[in-house]
Amino acid sequence: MIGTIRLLLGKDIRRLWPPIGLMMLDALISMVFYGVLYLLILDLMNATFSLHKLGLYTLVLLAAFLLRCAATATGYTMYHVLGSDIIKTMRLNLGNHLKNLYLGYFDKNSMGHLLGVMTHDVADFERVITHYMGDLIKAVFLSVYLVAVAFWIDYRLALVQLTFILGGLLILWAASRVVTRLGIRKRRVIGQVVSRIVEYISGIRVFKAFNQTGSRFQRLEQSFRSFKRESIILEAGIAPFVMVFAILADLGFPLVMISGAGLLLEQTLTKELFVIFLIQSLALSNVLKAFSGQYHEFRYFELAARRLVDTYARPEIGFAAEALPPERYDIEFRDVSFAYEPGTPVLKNIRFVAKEGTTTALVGSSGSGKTTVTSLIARFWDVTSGRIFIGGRDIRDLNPDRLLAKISMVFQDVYLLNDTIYNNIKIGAPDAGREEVIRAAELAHCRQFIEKLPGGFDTLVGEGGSTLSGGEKQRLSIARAIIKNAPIVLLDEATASLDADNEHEIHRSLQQLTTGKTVVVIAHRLNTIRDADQIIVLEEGGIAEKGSHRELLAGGGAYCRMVGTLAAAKSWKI
Ligand SMILES: Nc1ncnc2c1ncn2[C@@H]1O[C@H](COP(=O)(O)OP(=O)(O)OP(=O)(O)O)[C@@H](O)[C@H]1O
Repeated sequence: MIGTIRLLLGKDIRRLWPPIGLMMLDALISMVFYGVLYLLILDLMNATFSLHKLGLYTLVLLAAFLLRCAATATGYTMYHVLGSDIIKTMRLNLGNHLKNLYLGYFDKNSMGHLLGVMTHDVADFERVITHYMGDLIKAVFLSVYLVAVAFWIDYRLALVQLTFILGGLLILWAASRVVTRLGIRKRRVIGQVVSRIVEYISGIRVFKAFNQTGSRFQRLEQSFRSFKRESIILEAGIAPFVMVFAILADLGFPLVMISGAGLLLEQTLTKELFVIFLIQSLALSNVLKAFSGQYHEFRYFELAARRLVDTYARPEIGFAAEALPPERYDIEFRDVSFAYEPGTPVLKNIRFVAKEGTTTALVGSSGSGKTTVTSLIARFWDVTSGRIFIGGRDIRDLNPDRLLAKISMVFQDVYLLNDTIYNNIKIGAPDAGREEVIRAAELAHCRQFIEKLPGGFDTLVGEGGSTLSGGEKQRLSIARAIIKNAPIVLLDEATASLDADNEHEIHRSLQQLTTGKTVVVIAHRLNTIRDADQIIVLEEGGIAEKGSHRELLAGGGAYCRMVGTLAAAKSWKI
């Protein structure tokens, strides 16, 4: 466990030592009470108790009390403050780590799993680190100390006590195995519940459209029921162990009493040592009982820590040796092949150059690999073989953050934050001022519709932009890209049928975005394709044809047929 914590918190864990030291001091001072009790009993047994001693013991207890107050207050406060700070750093590191992972991690893990790690696991880990870890260390420290004292008093009674403690540890070990087994099941169900809630809420439109809200809700309800069942099973599974442990802790005292009485009768133990042992045994049983009450707080800890370690173990997008940032922004694919899953190639030997400041249109049937080409440029994934260069530098040598700073992306699925329009545009350039945001909105032809909204630029757009039309969202995402002003633009043209006005507005916004940039566009509109400097026709992951509109038309191949189909569709639309 310590190893896992060290792995997750790194050197930060050292910051916790001073408050832990204070908590141990508090634990040691708490033993003064038992010391005074021992002296008092001895005095009573030997008839040496006096008012003077009463005053002395009271003073000692008072001093111990004040010291404990100081140690506890300082230790706990420091511990919680530092613990929260360390966990905050861990959360930021985790967020940073997730940001640097390949997209495959997010594809392979359900929303429920990802949210579970980011919320439940971090919270479980945090609760133990900031609240219970100190108490656990204190309990272990006191137990070791008291057992050492026991051996110092009488090894025979100490061995009896040790047998009990080992029995208790065995029970905790068995409990932790049960908790891990049942906890994995419960975590899986929590992941399912979260996934189904997300599915239900984000798909509510589709479910309503297909009159499926009832059956979908049943799916959700069923996962709630499984969650309840697994919670009960887990609690019921752990309760007997905790109870037996608490009973064992309680039984320690009478057993030591009986064994000690035997030794007393045999006259191999003095009555003073017998008394001191009884007091030590009482103290130990109190420490163990206090810990058993908190044990259930550790039930998910190991599981949570394991999943966090597993998340940290996922490889980040690396870069061999940071090369100088490119000075040019042409893009070259040199014999690039790529597979999402080993053995299923999606791109095969792709070779093209997109010259700086020109537009390259990617066309091809659905599933031919167009989106994959743009994802590889942004390094959402790494090539399986071959190389991609930007300005002559292999993108795997560039720091991924710096690479992304040079790329603006406009996707079909626009995601807007549940924030103001202003902040949604500013995300493209966090340092931009209000004037720049307004200017970007103007260039993206969205100022007019924004100013008609009740709060203008300060209007909240709702999660995912739910309060805006498809065309408005598109234009906002273009404004975002314009303000970023990156030299490379990756664009996925909207396929959803936009009305003529919207299409015209978006087209004009895109012109503002793309002028003078190296543009790779997944093109669907005939105008965009025709105006491109270079057209790449993809077929089943390979390049079928490459050239300008004129050249490809003259070739009379796949492109020529595709243009014919597009033109026919357009005439139908008109
Ligand atoms: N994350 C992924 N994991 C596994 N396979 C994927 C993933 N993304 C895409 N694919 C597969 O890769 C192939 C190419 O997909 P891609 O999205 O690049 O095609 P596309 O030409 O952009 O299609 P469309 O025009 O329909 O968007 C498809 O067979 C697709 O199923």
